[in-house]
Amino acid sequence: MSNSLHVDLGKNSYDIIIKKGILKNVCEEIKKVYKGEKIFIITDDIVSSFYLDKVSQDLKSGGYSVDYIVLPNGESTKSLSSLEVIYDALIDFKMTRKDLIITLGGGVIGDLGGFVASTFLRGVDFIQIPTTLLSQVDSSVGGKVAIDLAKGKNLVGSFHQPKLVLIDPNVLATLDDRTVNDGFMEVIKYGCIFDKEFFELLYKMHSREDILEHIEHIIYKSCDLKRKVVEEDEKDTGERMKLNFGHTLAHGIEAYYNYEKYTHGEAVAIGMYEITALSEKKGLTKKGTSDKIRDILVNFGMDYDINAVHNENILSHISSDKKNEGSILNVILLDEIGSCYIYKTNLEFFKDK
Ligand SMILES: NC(=O)c1ccc[n+]([C@@H]2O[C@H](COP(=O)([O-])OP(=O)(O)OC[C@H]3O[C@@H](n4cnc5c(N)ncnc54)[C@H](O)[C@@H]3O)[C@@H](O)[C@H]2O)c1
Ligand SMILES: O=C(O)C(=O)C[C@@H](O)[C@H](O)[C@H](O)COP(=O)(O)O
Ligand SMILES: [Zn+2]
Repeated sequence: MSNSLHVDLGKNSYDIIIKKGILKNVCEEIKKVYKGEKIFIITDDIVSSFYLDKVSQDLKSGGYSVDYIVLPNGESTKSLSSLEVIYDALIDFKMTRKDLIITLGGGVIGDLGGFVASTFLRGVDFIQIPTTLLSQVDSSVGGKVAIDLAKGKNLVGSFHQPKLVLIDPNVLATLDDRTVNDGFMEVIKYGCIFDKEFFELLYKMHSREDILEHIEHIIYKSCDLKRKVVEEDEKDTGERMKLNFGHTLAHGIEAYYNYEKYTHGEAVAIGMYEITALSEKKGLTKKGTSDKIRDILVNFGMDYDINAVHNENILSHISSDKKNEGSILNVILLDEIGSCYIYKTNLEFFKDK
């Protein structure tokens, strides 16, 4: 079974192809969108051990000249220091604006490699081959590319849409349970903000096996929900902010714990629960909504309440939230499961509990 979506962004439009086994055959799809000669693959040390040979051999047998860089896995690779290493390797490869970058990995590699593609030689094309659940349902779509600074998450970045997204659900077989569950948190986010029926389906899931049983539907539905909002607001000035539900706190949580204790999805889980519990208390969300979120997080062994809303160090990160407009905070709140809105407020929102 193969599913495709088209992200309609004028000259920045592209396809998302979701197909089990497509990793063995990426060259055929890439030939349709890239007519050049050289391809540079950016990946990490875990992903490369499973998939780099397959992808690079396939591309070489299709006639491309291929080189690659293998970076250490983990969030700390999404950094300024990685940029210089990659730019150097691209210069050694004699990369030109007509050549192509492929990001083969999770959200760290996609965000970092996408940022490299958006800046090197003032911009080259890139293709995303996401290999984690999180990157297949979220980060490979929409063109937000970035690196972290010690002072905060994704603080340097741009919008650079990929030319193609190739999703092979089979590669999730090699992910550990923690990383599958982590990605599932962004899936739950879509249900919370846009689709009650989807949330109810997810609510019945209790394990990795349940997720994998429905994997093609989960990926397709998530990418489709994201596609719609990205088409409406590519540059994140309005509707797209809704995809940031849970992230106002999550980015502070990740940075506060030095990107070590909680992964992105785990921090988003806490952020979604705590903001909803708070807004419920303030009468801004239907009663019982945070309980529903908590139930599903508990099923997947997530921490859901670390009192982030009372932690001044975590809250201090809110000043660099990209949804801010001067002193006005745009916080994403749920009316109820399946429906959300942008609430304009200020830091007092968190202080006045
Ligand atoms: N750009 C966006 O719209 C967007 C959206 C959501 C998240 N993000 C970003 O994505 C990042 C998190 O991405 P992630 O959760 O994919 O983390 P990740 O890229 O760090 O991957 C998690 C771990 O899984 C390993 N891995 C990847 N694919 C594998 C596979 N198929 N088999 C075995 N191991 C595999 C990696 O080596 C890594 O150790 C964060 O930096 C977050 O900010 C960006
Ligand atoms: O694509 C978006 O827009 C999102 O907000 C998706 C988020 O899941 C993702 O974590 C994103 O990287 C957050 O972006 P930021 O602008 O808050 O840094
Ligand atoms: Zn996210």
